Amino acid sequence: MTDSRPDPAAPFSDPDSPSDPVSPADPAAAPDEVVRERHDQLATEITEHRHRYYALDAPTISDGEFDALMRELEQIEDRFPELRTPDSPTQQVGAPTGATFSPVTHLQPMTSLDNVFSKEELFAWVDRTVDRLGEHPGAGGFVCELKIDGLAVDLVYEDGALVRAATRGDGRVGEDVTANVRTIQVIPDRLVSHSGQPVPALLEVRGEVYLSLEQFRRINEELVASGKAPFANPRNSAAGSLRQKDPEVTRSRRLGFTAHGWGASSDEPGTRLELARQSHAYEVLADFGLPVSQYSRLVDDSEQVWAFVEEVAQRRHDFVHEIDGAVVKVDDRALQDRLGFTSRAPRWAIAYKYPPEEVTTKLLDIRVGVGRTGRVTPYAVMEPVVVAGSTVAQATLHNATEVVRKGVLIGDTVVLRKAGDVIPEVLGPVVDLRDGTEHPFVMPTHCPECGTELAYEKEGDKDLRCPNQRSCPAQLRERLFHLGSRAALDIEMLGEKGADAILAAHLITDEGDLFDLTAEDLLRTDFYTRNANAREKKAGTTGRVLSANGTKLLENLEAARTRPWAKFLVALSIRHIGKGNAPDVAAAFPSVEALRDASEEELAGAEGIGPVTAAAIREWFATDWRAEIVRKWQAAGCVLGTYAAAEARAAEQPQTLAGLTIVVTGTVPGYSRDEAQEAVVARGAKAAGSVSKRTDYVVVGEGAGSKADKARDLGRPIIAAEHFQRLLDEGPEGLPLVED
Ligand SMILES: NC(=O)c1ccc[n+]([C@@H]2O[C@H](COP(=O)([O-])OP(=O)(O)OC[C@H]3O[C@@H](n4cnc5c(N)ncnc54)[C@H](O)[C@@H]3O)[C@@H](O)[C@H]2O)c1
Ligand SMILES: [Zn+2]
Repeated sequence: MTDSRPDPAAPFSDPDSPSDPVSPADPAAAPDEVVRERHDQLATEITEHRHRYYALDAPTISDGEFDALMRELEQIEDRFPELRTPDSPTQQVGAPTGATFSPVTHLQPMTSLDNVFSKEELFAWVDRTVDRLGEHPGAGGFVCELKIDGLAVDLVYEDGALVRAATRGDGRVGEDVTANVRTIQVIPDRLVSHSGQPVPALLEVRGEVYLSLEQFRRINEELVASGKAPFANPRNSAAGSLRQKDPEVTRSRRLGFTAHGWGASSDEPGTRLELARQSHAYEVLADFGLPVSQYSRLVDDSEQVWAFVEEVAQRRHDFVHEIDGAVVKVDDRALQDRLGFTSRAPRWAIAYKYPPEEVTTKLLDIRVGVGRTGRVTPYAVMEPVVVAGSTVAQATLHNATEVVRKGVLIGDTVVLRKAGDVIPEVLGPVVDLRDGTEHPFVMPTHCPECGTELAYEKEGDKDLRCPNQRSCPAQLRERLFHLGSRAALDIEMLGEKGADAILAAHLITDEGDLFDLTAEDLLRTDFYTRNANAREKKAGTTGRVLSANGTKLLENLEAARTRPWAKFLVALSIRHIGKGNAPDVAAAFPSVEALRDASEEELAGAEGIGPVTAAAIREWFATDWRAEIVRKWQAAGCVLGTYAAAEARAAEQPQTLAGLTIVVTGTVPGYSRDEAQEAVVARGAKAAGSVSKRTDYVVVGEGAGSKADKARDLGRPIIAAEHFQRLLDEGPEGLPLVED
């Protein structure tokens, strides 16, 4: 590899494009020594990578990096055409075959495809094609297809029978893989026309052998289970699976196949394949029993080609196999013939390549992080690389077993994958690039943050944990950060930096002390302070004073004391309780005391709580220091209960419902269940859980069940949930009642 590679995102040279950043060929300019050397070096490197990729199925760089090398070579040759000699990699296809399989000469050469990487280049190709033809191919003149990321094979059928199958090789000579291809179920041994048209005496079919993502996962799981190294990606595993010595291994891989072209075909009268249009030929191939793509589309012009490209990009991960781009072909065979071929590709087709989702980078280190629940997670620290539009420098490795499973060593070059918005993943090492200095990761036995010995919580767990839950700085930091989040107490000034500052100054033992923080405490941090200004100094204050952050934190804490009970519930960091089920739990157990005193059976019987959550709640309250958090918070003025919180806020609300008993059932738009209850209590009403003769009003929303029926039976007045806000604001006077 070299360090002077061009930016892979940069447009490559196109001599026909006026906006080309590289100067077009200048006949007077001769390449100097430096250019010649670079050209030589690139050609050598590319040839070697091709050999590794095609013959050994063991590439050492990613496709994106390979494509960048190719583009640089093409750019040089665009400027200095004399360097574009027939032996240049830009003029060749694939790589010569190895010794494992016998060589086969294709009846007609198999070509590759030229690539474009941007909309501009794609449109320029369409314009160039129209120019070359001297006419537009017309409505439905282009056929757009998926570019399947597999490997090309050539199938020769004689009198309808499959007689030979070969890989592409260098385009002229490929490898004989007939025995293996015969094990691929979707490739017919015999072509039979379903419509009754004659099958040609000779037909050379081309298409892509691929491995579906489903099979790829299955095979890798099996390889790992039997102690073997998994494949880096479906393309390499498809190539590896096809090029097996034992056809039974190929059979077990369940390869797929899609036909996307043809070579030689017999021209005898009555047996002639209808080849007037590419798209028609697909129909004929399908009629013969060959799998063709169901995603091909005929389009009229550049804009429609682009729409296809974008649509497919959106769905890039929804297909059964991987794709690395879209292919556009001139549909009319006569026009194709007029356009012809370059030495390595048809002029009538182009591949639009999507941005690479796989890159290689150096694994600098494997470190471990400690999470909110004490889980210890190894993660990869890598040389930063750009992949799928963002810079990645770290990726989780989940647990020690996973590190072993991936087989990565510290110092390895690794394959990193980031697909769209998906979390980046280290796929595995490039074993062939090892130089012996790599070393295995050793899972630490003690917490990197507090030194406590790590342990599994229970037998069979995958994750090691730091048992020092109360004051392990890592766990406490994560809990503080979590309780400050919007889903919990919404303490804006308690972000990651704030939590770090509080811990660094040793202001608290655990989160129980949080609401006791004073301005004086905060003065011991950097984050919540600033230097006194001149005016303050004049007035006698020297050194550090509370910053806007510090003042804001104290205000935040004050306001947080009366947050809804459901929010406090999230803030407690009880396992399995989060913003999703907290409102249900809070509605079923309307105060911290009710939750604490409930038995495990009572808990497990409530909505939003299963046996696992019930056990977690019991366990939480049974831990002394945690029970103490509740006590300390209450002592500091926090209100952990729906009614209590509502009563505490009643002073701020008009008492529109004073003295009434109200039942809320079903969904009230804009309110969770506990919020609706709280809202009526804050207006002076009693929120009852069940309907009785003493109920004054029943608010019924969507999904209300037996309570609404009971209200009708008892003749209690019913108010529709849509009037809930009016009920709160104005009281029940004059509100329409639900009649039945
Ligand atoms: N990482 C490496 O070291 C390394 C080395 C060599 C090549 N490569 C990669 O291999 C690829 C280059 O290979 P290439 O020469 O096969 O060219 P290509 O992948 O750019 O395009 C040509 C191939 O596309 C395939 N194809 C898929 N769908 C098709 C469709 N609908 N119609 C027609 N053809 C279709 C055909 O097999 C055809 O041979 C690039 O992605 C390159 O990055 C990587
Ligand atoms: Zn710890």
